[in-house]
Amino acid sequence: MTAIPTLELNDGRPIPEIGLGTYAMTGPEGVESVAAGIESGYRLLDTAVNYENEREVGQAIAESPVDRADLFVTSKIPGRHHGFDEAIASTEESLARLGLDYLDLHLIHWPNPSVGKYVDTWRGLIELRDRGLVKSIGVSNFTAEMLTELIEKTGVTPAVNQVELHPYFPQTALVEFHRSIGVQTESWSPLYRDGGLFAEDPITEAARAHGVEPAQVVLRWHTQIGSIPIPKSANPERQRQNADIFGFDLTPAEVAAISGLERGRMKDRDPLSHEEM
Ligand SMILES: NC(=O)C1=CN([C@@H]2O[C@H](COP(=O)(O)OP(=O)(O)OC[C@H]3O[C@@H](n4cnc5c(N)ncnc54)[C@H](OP(=O)(O)O)[C@@H]3O)[C@@H](O)[C@H]2O)C=CC1
Ligand SMILES: O=C(O)C(=O)[C@@H](O)[C@H](O)C(=O)CO
Repeated sequence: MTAIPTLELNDGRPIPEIGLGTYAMTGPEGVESVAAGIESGYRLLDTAVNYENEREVGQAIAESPVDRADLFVTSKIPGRHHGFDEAIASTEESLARLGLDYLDLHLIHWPNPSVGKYVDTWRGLIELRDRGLVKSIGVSNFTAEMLTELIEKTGVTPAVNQVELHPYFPQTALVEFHRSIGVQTESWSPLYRDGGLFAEDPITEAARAHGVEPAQVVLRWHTQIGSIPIPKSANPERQRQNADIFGFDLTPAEVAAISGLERGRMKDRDPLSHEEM
């Protein structure tokens, strides 16, 4: 397998170009799946308070032969912890569950605009970065307008915006906006949760042309459009396959054909109306 390269965030820190999603990896099997992911070469691990698996992720890290300093651990502040003080308390609790003294990246999980506290929460993240408890700070499910508001009100640009992104919902305008202001895009549900994407012609044709699996084509597409995918797999063989995407390049025509599959979100999770606590 080719090693996973890194990109540079707007705060100068490196971030791996692909990470391991951990949604639904819980219990002893969850620990095993995360451990297998680290063994397969993943260094970026994506968890969240709401996945209820920060302890499992922390246990896999503690038992891993890989140095903590070589890992890139992301977690997320849930909606019920929005607010300046609440964000700080939430992060201290995440660190305790993970058994870590810092997070590499911490995100506001959903903006929950009707609550009206994402700017205060962002100020909490800035404070956490100043205190060294979080190295890089970012957001998830934010619109261009919400990003602009954070920057105008605090002067601090998020390092990352993690959003729903896959060939059915390529978010071309948002990715371009991120690029123009120095925000790194991350793709959640990058494989559309194995919901039929792998049988699409532009994907099967590119897989045949490059001698790789459809999932590898999809993940390489993410990196070539400038986004970091965080595929979830609990299966060691698929974990290895998903990370092994840097030994081939899609042609510009293949990238365009895959982006042409656009049809919309997986479910109705428009962050202007969908809120999670
Ligand atoms: N910020 C946010 O609001 C959100 C963040 N996320 C993050 O993004 C991560 C990834 O998204 P997720 O929703 O889990 O969905 P993904 O698009 O990563 O798909 C995961 C599904 O695809 C299957 N799969 C993985 N690899 C392959 C493969 N090579 N071939 C066939 N099937 C495969 C997995 O099964 P198996 O495990 O059996 O391999 C699983 O069923 C999450 O785990 C979470 O960390 C997700 C949703 C929202
Ligand atoms: O996985 C995440 O990070 C989420 O935010 C999920 O709750 C996601 O929105 C979902 O799967 C809801 O059904």
